[in-house]
Amino acid sequence: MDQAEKLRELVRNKEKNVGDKLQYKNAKVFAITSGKGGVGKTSLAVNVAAFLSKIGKKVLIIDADLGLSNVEIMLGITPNHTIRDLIKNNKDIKEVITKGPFNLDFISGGNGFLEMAELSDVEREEILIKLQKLDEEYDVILIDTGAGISKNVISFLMVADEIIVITTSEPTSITDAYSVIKIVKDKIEKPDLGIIINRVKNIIEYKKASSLLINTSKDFLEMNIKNIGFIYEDSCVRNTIFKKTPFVIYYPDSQATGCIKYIVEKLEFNYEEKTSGLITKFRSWFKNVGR
Ligand SMILES: Nc1ncnc2c1ncn2[C@@H]1O[C@H](COP(=O)(O)OP(=O)(O)OP(=O)(O)O)[C@@H](O)[C@H]1O
Repeated sequence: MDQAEKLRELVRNKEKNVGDKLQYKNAKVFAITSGKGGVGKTSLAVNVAAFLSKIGKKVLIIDADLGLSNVEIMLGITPNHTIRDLIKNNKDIKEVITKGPFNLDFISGGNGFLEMAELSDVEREEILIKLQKLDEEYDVILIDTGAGISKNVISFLMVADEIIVITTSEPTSITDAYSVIKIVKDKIEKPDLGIIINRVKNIIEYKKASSLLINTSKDFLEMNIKNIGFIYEDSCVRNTIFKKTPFVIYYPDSQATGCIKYIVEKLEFNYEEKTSGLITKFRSWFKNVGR
């Protein structure tokens, strides 16, 4: 079965226990998702991408928040094409890549098109199959999904090697993150899942949020969820929009940049040897955090 056929089967199959995960030969594919909107998915994607690019990796960001794309705003560039052109104008995937600043490539999800939020299964499948062509071109592909749960979001999660759920320390943001995790568990066989808590004011708040996340459900501890880290509440993050530059580049010594560096290490991207033993699963993490 070739890659496209395997992907078709995977995407069509909505039930657990059937699809094995798509294996990429080259690129490591991360999908960044959340329960609530506005919790920091795009800030994370753009800055992790910029950090990886700075250390010499070939990185692509896919803005899969279809119809509400923000990556171009953070990078201060107008894309010539968007994901919409893949399906509405039958463009090839390579034609819709925008060469951004800081050696970053991205694909815009387009802005202001309701039809992008209402794609048919066939259109969605077409996008995912076309994305396969990029496997050889990049070391890392970061997919910035929309918030919440929709068919669009689930499709992109299905083709990721690892799913990163980002939440703030707000209780409702945490319970929504947990709902997303539950749905992912339901739809995807043995997903690789990691959590990031964003906009943390101090370590005490981080520990409280972690405990709440773990206490949200008894079966949480049974899940193999990686604690990837946290990001401080930091005005540098907001300034990304005004400076049109990722904060890891504009503010290399900021607290938030330190957090991104740590997160990149935890993502194990070509850091396997350096970080082996560092990866914390929630179970052991919880012991340290305490109830
Ligand atoms: N750690 C942080 N400190 C300060 N501000 C932050 C932090 N993280 C995100 N923000 C701010 O929160 C807002 C939303 O962030 P962002 O656009 O990255 O979220 P999102 O999850 O991608 O949103 P959407 O769901 O709308 O796509 C932005 O103004 C951003 O600057």
